[in-house]
Amino acid sequence: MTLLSVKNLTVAFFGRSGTVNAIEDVSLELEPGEILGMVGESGAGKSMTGAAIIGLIEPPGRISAGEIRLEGERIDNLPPEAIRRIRGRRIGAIFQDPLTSLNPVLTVGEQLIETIRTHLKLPREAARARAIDWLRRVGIPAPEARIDTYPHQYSGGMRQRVVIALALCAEPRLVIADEPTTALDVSVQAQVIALLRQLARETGVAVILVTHDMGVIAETADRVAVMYAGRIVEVGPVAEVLRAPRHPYTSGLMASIPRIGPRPEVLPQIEGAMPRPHARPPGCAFAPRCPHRFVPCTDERPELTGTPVRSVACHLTTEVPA
Ligand SMILES: Nc1ncnc2c1ncn2[C@@H]1O[C@H](COP(=O)(O)OP(=O)(O)OP(=O)(O)O)[C@@H](O)[C@H]1O
Repeated sequence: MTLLSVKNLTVAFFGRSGTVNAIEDVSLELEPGEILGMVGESGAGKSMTGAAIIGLIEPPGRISAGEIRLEGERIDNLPPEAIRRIRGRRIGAIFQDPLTSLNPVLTVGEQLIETIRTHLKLPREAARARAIDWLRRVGIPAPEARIDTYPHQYSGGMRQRVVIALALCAEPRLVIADEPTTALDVSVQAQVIALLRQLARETGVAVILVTHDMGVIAETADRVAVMYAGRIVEVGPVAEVLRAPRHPYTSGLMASIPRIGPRPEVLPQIEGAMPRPHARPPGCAFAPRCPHRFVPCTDERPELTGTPVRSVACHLTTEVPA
């Protein structure tokens, strides 16, 4: 069974100066154990999509259209208590800054043990043994001793490993990892990403990996969803999208990945800027920046067409330019 199904999801913010849609008409599917990368520039709607799935949209924002199903069950319209139970137990979260996920006044062990006991109903001793085991799995040295220390006694990279243990210890089916390595030193980023990928494979958890770094997606994800101005513009298996991107925005993103070569390259840039939510044009939001735009692009919004595995929202793929 499809693990996660998001259909036509719109998140709106209601303000004094009107309503803006942070994300619009977002649809995606995720199979058990799959790693889906979500990429796009700042403000594209990646975090908002993740937050909606995990039930973290708060007023003045709300889900104004669409639905989210986890293992077939609707989770977008549940009461707060029910969504809190799902969070942690069935969907884990890893955010950019480990300090927002960890409580500074509790030891790492207390936090892991509490999560394990709450969600898996294990007695204290068994929960402690499991917590030590998780610290070992995420690469914390001497976990029997470190379990009784506080988050501030860990380095940034080690703290993010603890956050990964915390997200996985209740054995969720899905983890939302939102820029999990952005706050870390470059030297430890690759290690933390490699750990996440390894644990995802070992535990069979599915992951939505939100990042603006196409290089991280290329190394980690099975499929990639490219977002632009609140919408998904292309979805596909990573190797395929890297080799043959079909949306001109994706092509621009791919061209911006630095490559290791004998000579430093000048990175091709996509000219212009992504429109703000209140200033999106009526047709394709990428049209003003698109080198290939033709007649329908400025007035008609292209629909995402294809299959849940491979699809694209671009008139070029459905109509031949005159
Ligand atoms: N409280 C809010 N009120 C109104 N609009 C908001 C609010 N929070 C976010 N938005 C809008 O929602 C859109 C999506 O933001 P989101 O944070 O999901 O983007 P992102 O792709 O994750 O970017 P980043 O990489 O910078 O985190 C943005 O256009 C942003 O301006």
